[in-house]
Amino acid sequence: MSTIWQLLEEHRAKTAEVPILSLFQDEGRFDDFSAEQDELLLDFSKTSLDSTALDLLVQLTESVQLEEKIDALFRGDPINTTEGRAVLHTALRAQADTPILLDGKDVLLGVRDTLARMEQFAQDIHSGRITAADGGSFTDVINIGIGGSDLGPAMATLALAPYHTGPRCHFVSNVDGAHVHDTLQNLDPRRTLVIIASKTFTTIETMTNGNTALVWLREALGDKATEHLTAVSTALDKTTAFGIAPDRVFGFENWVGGRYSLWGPIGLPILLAIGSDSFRQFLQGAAAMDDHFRTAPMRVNLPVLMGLVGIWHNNICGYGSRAVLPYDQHLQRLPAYLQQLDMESNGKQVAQDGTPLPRASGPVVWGEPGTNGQHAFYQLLHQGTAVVPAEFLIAAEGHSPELAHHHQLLKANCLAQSEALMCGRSNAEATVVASERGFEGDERERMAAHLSFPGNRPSTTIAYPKLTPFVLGQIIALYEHRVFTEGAIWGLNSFDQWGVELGKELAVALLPMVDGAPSDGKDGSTSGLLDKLSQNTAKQT
Ligand SMILES: O=P(O)(O)OC[C@H]1O[C@H](O)[C@H](O)[C@@H](O)[C@@H]1O
Repeated sequence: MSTIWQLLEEHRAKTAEVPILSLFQDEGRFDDFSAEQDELLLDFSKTSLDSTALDLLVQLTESVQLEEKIDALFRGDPINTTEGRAVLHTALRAQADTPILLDGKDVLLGVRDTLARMEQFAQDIHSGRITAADGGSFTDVINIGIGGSDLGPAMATLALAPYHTGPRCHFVSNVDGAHVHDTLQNLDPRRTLVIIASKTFTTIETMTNGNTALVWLREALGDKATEHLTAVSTALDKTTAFGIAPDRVFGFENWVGGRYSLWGPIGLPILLAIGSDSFRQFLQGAAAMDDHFRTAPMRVNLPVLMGLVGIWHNNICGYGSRAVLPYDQHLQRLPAYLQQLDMESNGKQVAQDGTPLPRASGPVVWGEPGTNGQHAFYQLLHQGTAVVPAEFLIAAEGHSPELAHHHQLLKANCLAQSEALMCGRSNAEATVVASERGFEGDERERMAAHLSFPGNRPSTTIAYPKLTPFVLGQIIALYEHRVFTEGAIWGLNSFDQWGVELGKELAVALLPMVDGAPSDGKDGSTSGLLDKLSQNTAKQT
């Protein structure tokens, strides 16, 4: 164990009982334990981090050469070492013309060319230059994809609803036929454009849903069905084999990881929904965060600080999950998106060199928008036996001026929750509350135990003026680089996902057994369930 880890643990042991609230005796705490970048403020003053802990954590970044690792990321070094690839999603949003060389070629040339084609395509759909097969306009778009080819575009398209100028976008991901069925039944194939989005163009869910959508288009349009198809992929041979015209295919390179891909062609539904100007602002927001991540000193670097808070909570305090709580209905899919970004990136058990990790890696990430979550799981956040660091997001202003009173309530609730988590309610205060509610004697003591809150529960808050395309770009890039920071400190590869392979292989092997083939060699539970599920099918038919 390196000395810095030991020092952090010793410091935690000494300070674990110090109430977070007492740290505010230092009047400069809010300024010292918050940082800003353009439109974003990150407040981490409601955590147990003090300046000693923060100094040690900054030393940790030096000991793992975080700065060098950040440079290697942006330079395009093959840091995804199990797949032998560079990781260059940042090139998809780069604003400067400084070449980014990979194998001697500037990747920006291809990136800009594809972006221009995407923009032209979106403009042509908006203006009606590209029409549906019958000469009418496309009013609806279905994006068929899963994982990184669904969560990012679905989350961002929803997040930017106030900026929509284009066709309505729908997202189909699940192989459960209910998803494609329920989506198609409300749409008119003559007015619908289908995007098949898959980096590999082999993902079974996407190919199955894509084929179902093609049948649906063919029933209405016959041979002209393919005029309603578009593909986004790195596998251009496979999109051609599917029957999609090359001018309707938007390609990208394998140095863009699936869960980092919404900045390029996988973001086509976002671009179709919000148009070029807003999409460019979205990219600019992310690029601004990239510049900040590359250049800002660690002590004021937002993604680094968020990563360090994460390390402190996970490895030093032993909190094994974190809750993402956007007080922003437009960010309702952010927790699901972050589950893939964070857990698929850092849910690893070995270091880059294959040796077991010496300490916990990625925590469980979950969440729901506020205020909804307050009426569901916040009970556990406030009084449960597990401590879950909470990550709040809140805008100063909403998008409906006529409903400003809603937004004031939203802000008050967000601030009330982080305050309640930190301050709690002592037994003495709870006893007063119990008295006020008419309880006396032993009953008052018993009720006080139920009415008291331990407090001292940490949270961070990301505050921004308004959820604009630029701000959304900043927020997503902030989380991407936070994941990078944590992964770099743990020494793992944040860019592969071998853990999803086994289930896929077993599903392929199980399909014939689901269809009735003998389940020889399967464990007792699996064959028992196969048996039960086939009996249930038989009863219904
Ligand atoms: O875009 P695709 O190749 O269809 O992949 C879709 C998703 O499926 C895979 O199983 C991976 O776990 C994800 O990282 C990926 O985003």
